[in-house]
Amino acid sequence: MAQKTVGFLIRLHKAADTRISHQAILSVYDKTGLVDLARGLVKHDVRLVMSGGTARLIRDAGLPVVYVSDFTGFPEILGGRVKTLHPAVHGGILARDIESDEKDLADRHIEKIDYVVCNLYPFKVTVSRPDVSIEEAVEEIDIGGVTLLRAAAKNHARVTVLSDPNDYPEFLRELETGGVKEQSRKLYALKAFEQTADYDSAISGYFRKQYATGGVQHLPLRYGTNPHQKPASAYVMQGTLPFKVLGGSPGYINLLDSLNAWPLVKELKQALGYPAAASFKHVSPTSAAIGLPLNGKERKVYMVDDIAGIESSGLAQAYARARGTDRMSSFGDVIALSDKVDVVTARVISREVSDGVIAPGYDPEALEILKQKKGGKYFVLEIEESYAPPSLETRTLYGVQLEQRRNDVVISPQDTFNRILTPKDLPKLPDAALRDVTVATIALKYTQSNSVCYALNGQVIGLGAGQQSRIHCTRLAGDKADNWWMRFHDRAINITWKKGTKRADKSNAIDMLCSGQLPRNDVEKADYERVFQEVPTPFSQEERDAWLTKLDEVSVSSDAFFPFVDNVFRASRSGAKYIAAPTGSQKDGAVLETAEKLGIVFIEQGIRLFHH
Ligand SMILES: NC(=O)c1ncn([C@@H]2O[C@H](COP(=O)(O)O)[C@@H](O)[C@H]2O)c1NC=O
Repeated sequence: MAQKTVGFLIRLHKAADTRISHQAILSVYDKTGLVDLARGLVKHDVRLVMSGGTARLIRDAGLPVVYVSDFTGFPEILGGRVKTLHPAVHGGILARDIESDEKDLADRHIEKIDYVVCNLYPFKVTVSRPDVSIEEAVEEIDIGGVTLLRAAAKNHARVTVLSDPNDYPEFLRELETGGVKEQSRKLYALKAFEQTADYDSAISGYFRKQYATGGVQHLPLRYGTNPHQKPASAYVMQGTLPFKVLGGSPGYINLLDSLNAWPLVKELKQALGYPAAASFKHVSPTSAAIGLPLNGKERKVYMVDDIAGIESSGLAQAYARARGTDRMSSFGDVIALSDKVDVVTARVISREVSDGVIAPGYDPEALEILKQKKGGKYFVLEIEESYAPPSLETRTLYGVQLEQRRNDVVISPQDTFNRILTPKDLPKLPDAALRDVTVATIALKYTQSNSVCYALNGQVIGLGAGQQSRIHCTRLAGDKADNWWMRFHDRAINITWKKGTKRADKSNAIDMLCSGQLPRNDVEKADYERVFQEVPTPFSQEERDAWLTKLDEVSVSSDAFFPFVDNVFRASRSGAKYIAAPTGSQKDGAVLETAEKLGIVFIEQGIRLFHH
């Protein structure tokens, strides 16, 4: 019955105007430019089929109009929820110029549609109203329009789809000059696809916020990078977040740190087979380490000599190293741990000023210790150990989408450091050096560039991150390595503290003594000296130089090639004996020659590791 009606109506329209050569469906919310467009189409003998509101406007402008309900023989129903959703419309749009499609259309008396003009209910505007109800949002979900756009865009080989009023004038110009070109149809189709994709992501985004509560798929954050950057959230489009929040509520930067720190320790463990830890601040590691046993001196320098049972926990020793390398930078860190957190590790953490931790699991007692930190505000994330992120990553910067393959390169002691360029007769690196260049290089993979890293004893001892100039990275990392080494001097180890001096104040005072940043005036002096029972004698230049010459066997890695020989000179001053770096600089020859002269083994590490 309905089929007969459709055929009848179409024949009726054709009989009324035999000049009609093409048909257009128009159904627009935003009616800007519509009358001019309709006039242009009519001029080219295009019959205009329209939904109710669109038709009324065109009819009032004195142009001939076919209501979509007359075209389909089916009224708009459900208060407009169903208007254009009809086989006569979509058959007319989707039909190709092929025999079987022509036959289907002919059997059902359906005419082809050549132009689709449509824009959608303003869902985004509606849901941006603070007081919008879910019912109002639901009603604003355009169904028929999205279907029109999608169908027409799918069949762009034949159909022109206009989804943006700004395109009407150019479209009419093309009609005037012989018809719409194939390239234009493609670009209009692309625009329609982008619009429906954007529309759908706005809808899913709205409902994610409404329905995905409980932090499983969508985690609302207090704010973004800064307190005025609201709203903020973390989410995945499909499935669930790869971590559970067991305590506290992580902020935006906390998550940036956690989601960089976790793969670092996971990869360190995979590469070297030891428990691993990283201490992160502002999206770079302050240090990272594997859980090699600590000797007595190390325990003192890292302030864990009073932790009972530390020798039994590789994870605790890894974190003691990572936290202890640069205690100034790791103040308030985000911690990543490769293994289930035990009580000893939790005890080490419990005494430090820290923001939160990410690990694949927690012993119940360890979890209780951590959850009590910061008056219960310490964030504790449990990461799904087997989680593998998608290989493509996308971010939006200043409104522009950037997309790239994730840096999923595997750095392994077996495969990454085989090309020893100098000395030529060295067949392979000593095991300790291989271990340390691996630690340094994996750390760089998750450090903001440019970056250079010094490592020794399975731990990062100096990291220069986020410098525009490579030599500044090499100096910064070298100065940190020196400072780390000065802390092993007996004078620093044997400082006597005033009773009640806090750990952070001790770390500051040690840092000033070891880096030679001594007070310049009485006010500063009083502040510096207030923590000591007996003020330590500053290091003279000779003492400093003599002690630093004992820093040896250091491995250095760089996230890109060394453009000048100065980097090699600087690394050598801090005990570098092994350098791993990509080549490709005009100065490669000079860099290698310098390394050789200074007795440094240079390994070509062929993978550039910029990270941003
Ligand atoms: N339900 C339908 O079949 C349907 N077909 C087209 N629309 C939308 O209705 C609007 C135009 O309606 P009107 O012509 O009545 O002003 C357009 O935004 C169009 O995208 C529909 N509305 C919602 O889905």
